[in-house]
Amino acid sequence: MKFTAQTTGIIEMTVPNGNCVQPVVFMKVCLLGRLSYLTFHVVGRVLCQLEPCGAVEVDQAVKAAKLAFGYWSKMSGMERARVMIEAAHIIESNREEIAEMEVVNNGKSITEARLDVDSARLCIEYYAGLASTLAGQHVQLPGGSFAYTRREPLGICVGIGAWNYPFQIAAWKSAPALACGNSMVFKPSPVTPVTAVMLAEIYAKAGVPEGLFNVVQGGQETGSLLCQHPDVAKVSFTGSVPTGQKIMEMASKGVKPVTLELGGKSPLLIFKDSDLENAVRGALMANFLSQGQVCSNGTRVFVQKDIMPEFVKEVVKRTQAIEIGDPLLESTRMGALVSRPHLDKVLSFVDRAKKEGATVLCGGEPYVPSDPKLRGGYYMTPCVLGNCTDDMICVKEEIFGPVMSVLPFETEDEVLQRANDTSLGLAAGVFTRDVRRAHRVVEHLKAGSCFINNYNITPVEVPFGGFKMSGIGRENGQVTIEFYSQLKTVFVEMGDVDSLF
Ligand SMILES: NC(=O)c1ccc[n+]([C@@H]2O[C@H](COP(=O)([O-])OP(=O)(O)OC[C@H]3O[C@@H](n4cnc5c(N)ncnc54)[C@H](O)[C@@H]3O)[C@@H](O)[C@H]2O)c1
Ligand SMILES: C[N+](C)(C)CCCC=O
Repeated sequence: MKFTAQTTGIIEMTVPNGNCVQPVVFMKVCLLGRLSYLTFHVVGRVLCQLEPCGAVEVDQAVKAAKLAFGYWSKMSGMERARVMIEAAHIIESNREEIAEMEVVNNGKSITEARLDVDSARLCIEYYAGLASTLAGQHVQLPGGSFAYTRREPLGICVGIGAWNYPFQIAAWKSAPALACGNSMVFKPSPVTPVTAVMLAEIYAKAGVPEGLFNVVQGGQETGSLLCQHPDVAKVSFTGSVPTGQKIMEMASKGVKPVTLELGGKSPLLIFKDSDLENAVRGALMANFLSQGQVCSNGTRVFVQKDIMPEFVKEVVKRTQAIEIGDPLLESTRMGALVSRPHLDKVLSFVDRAKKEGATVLCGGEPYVPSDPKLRGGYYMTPCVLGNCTDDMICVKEEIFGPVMSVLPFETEDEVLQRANDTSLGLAAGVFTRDVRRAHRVVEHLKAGSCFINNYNITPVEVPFGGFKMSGIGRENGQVTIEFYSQLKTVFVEMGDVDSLF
């Protein structure tokens, strides 16, 4: 199977055999299949049709992962690290090809897709570095007896991904899982099925045992089959809150641990003493990456009243200057949204905001690029909404599109109370020059990932994840090792058994 992205934006896909099932990658590609899954967001055309994996394929993938786990879990951390580093090298040398395919897969700009590929590579490198450091503890007990702990893998882990960062999510889940000695069956979103398969091919080429990282294609039925499979030890999920709740429920039947990376409606607090230039840049980073389809986006931008006019003027000017269009072009900063229904949903949020009294300061319209080949794509102009109040739908619900709501505030106490008034708690940000205020505010913000004087940066060395309904567990950082391994305690008696009987 070969996908070719051409710079013209036209995609040619060749599948040598109509229905190709590879031994490691359980990806069924059928040009005349039952489900139309893969759409080229840039031009709005269906690229190919994929058949979802059913119980048979899911079972095949789990069996392959079980076999591979037998080999992989017995290798030393150093040996696993060597293979993972090789995978990272392969990603590095194929950066452009993977990034171009991510553009086709998702619709985001090539500039951002490259950064996603880098983040995936760095994550694999980081966990390769940690693989050889996994160790237990030795505890001295009375009479020369002792105990030790072993950090062991969980077994077969399932990864289920969302469509906004397809390659990066597959790497963020598989890297810590593999470093700890687990195997993984990964299901990408049916909307963006391609680049997880590339990652599987890269791991295979790097030398992981056959079946260590498998990709199964499909939607919620395939996902449910994975979560309910008795041989699966853990589920790591990225996606919406309602699906996360279902996954937790399914996993609870087998008392399986879950990692849940869910949605957000994050606040960004801009105080009057901020460096305005940086605050404006931060607000754009908090809202318009990946066409606004980012879980951690700071979509509720609270601005201290005194600086509201200048902030709004500058933010609108910069938003209007964002270049929209062919995401394969170097100059493009905003590509296409992921699907027609999603674009319609985002636009309907803007309509409802207008009806509720918000003012559209810019954008919020469908965008038709001048290039005729892009006319069917799912583009819109990035939007800034003014005159917003906390009770509006656009301020309360996750829009998952390029729509920023700007809200005025007066005092620190007031804005903290309003910022925390949500059932979600993925991220939050504060812009101020007052270092004491910055740390005081962050201490009170109820969110898992907080930013001071920046927004939406996620170095792989630091944990990422949510408070409240935004999730459970963390991705990235050292702590994630704990979410992909378990401790075994071994007691060693050096004397006689002191029996009570
Ligand atoms: N916190 C994070 O790190 C993070 C990152 C990216 C996206 N997200 C969130 O993801 C959402 C957008 O992504 P989406 O639309 O793909 O989410 P979604 O919940 O619709 O789907 C996510 C994945 O779950 C699968 N799925 C759906 N129903 C399932 C079921 N019953 N059992 C098992 N699997 C099932 C889907 O096929 C897909 O692979 C947003 O809410 C966004 O905030 C969170
Ligand atoms: C790398 N970003 C932009 C912070 C995205 C993290 C994943 C959430 O959607």
